[in-house]
Amino acid sequence: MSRLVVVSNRVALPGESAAGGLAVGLQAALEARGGLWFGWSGKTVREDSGQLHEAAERGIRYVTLDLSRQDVAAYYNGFSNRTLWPLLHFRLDLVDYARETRAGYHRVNALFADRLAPLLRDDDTVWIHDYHLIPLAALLRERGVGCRIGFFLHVPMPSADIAASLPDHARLFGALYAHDLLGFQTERDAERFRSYARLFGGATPAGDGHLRLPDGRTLRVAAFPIGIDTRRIAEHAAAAASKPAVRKLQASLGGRKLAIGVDRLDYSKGLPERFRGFSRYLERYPEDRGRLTFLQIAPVSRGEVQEYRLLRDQLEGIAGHINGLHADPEWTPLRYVNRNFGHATLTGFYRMASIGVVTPLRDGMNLVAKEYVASQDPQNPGVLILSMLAGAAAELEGALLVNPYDLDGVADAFARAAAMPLAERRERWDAMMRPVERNDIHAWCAGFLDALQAEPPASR
Ligand SMILES: O=P(O)(O)OC[C@H]1O[C@H](O[C@H]2O[C@H](CO)[C@@H](O)[C@H](O)[C@H]2O)[C@H](O)[C@@H](O)[C@@H]1O
Ligand SMILES: O=c1ccn([C@@H]2O[C@H](COP(=O)(O)OP(=O)(O)O)[C@@H](O)[C@H]2O)c(=O)[nH]1
Repeated sequence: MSRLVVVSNRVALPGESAAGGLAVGLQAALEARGGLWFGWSGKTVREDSGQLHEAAERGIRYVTLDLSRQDVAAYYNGFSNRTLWPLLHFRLDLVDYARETRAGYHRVNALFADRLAPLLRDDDTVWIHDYHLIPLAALLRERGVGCRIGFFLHVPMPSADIAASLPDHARLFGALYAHDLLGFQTERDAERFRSYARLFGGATPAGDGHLRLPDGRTLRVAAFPIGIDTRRIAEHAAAAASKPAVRKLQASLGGRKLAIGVDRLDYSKGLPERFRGFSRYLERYPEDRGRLTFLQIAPVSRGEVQEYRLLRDQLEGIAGHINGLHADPEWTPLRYVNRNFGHATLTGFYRMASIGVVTPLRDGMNLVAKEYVASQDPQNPGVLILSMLAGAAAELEGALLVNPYDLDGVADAFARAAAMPLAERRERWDAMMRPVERNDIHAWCAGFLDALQAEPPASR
């Protein structure tokens, strides 16, 4: 078996908690198979970028590189999170078109290529992840790297016209052609890429999801929906009831039902709309008032980016307003917490919650939805309210699917979930748990890597 080399911006280093689905997923995948994980150290240094660090644990060798303040500003906070992130989440209104950050993004990708190329062997399998590193494979090829390279996009692929609104889009997305396999979260994302490549990238369909590229090569484009470590999450959840944080939360509810949301504090997650949908539920179903507490966990994310800071201010205002409007002296309807929790605790919270609320405006997959399902007590499962605009909706048909912009629809879903009889809850949960068990993180990893191995190596 060839050595696996995973490359991603975010690396879950030993001893650090891995918030964010990419790091959570890759950690589980690499723990099972072993290999090299290469990426940003997460450190911002004063001097030049590029200093490498090494660590090893449980069969994983970690090689990470530091980035200078200027490079982090341009590559991560700038082009990745103020240009590509909104573009890929269908938010043209938030896209920053600054040229300087684009140059920084290409500079850092070239640095990744310079540092990674000497570590690679001819028979390695390289798997590059996400929008931070779109040009990397092409830069590795320029440096003589000939081994198989696959790419997986964790976020949505927008429609062709949205993608084409980015200046220099053909250079950026055309760089993806340097891979041997392109993976997306859902078939709809994969199809939107094929459509972009046909309309703007000089490619033609070559059957069975393949594209014929302008240079005559064929490239497979396919969906590989990411999963979770289902067994481990279910075990954590079953054992979590005795954890002090879980016991304290249970005691604090005073016999009321719990609804839970867990999201990075990100505008793609639809938190203002969710809070307003909850408020609409309390207005339209006054008989439910005082019977349910909604806990929203939202650790601060990308706090140096202006749009994220504004969102934080906005949410504090909305949360205060909702509680001011609906709270009683002995009941606070909305608890809003900016702390990060480990999975050992989080799974206990999920299991205690009668309702899981996952209503992003757009999401590549959303692992929280799958973790909520895997954490339930099979004898008495909760109900998942899920946005039809999350990648997870393609698999979790047993959820109450909602349009996250439709506040009345979200309000109705809260009411329906709170009143749902046990038989229907079990039926819906069974239908969701089957794909969550079948398409777990190990199946995702094996599925992508087998498909990459099956592609004939590109003749270069
Ligand atoms: O690394 P950060 O900037 O702190 O952000 C965390 C991660 O957010 C995004 O996660 C995506 O990947 C998940 C797993 O496939 C998926 O379920 C979710 O829908 C996506 O939003 C981002 O794509 C990652 O690169 C970040 O590490
Ligand atoms: O306090 C928290 C909040 C989130 N997460 C984890 O972060 C990941 C979020 O992944 P998801 O795919 O839902 O969204 P992303 O943040 O990657 O966009 C999930 O595994 C969560 O359990 C966590 O460990 N602690």
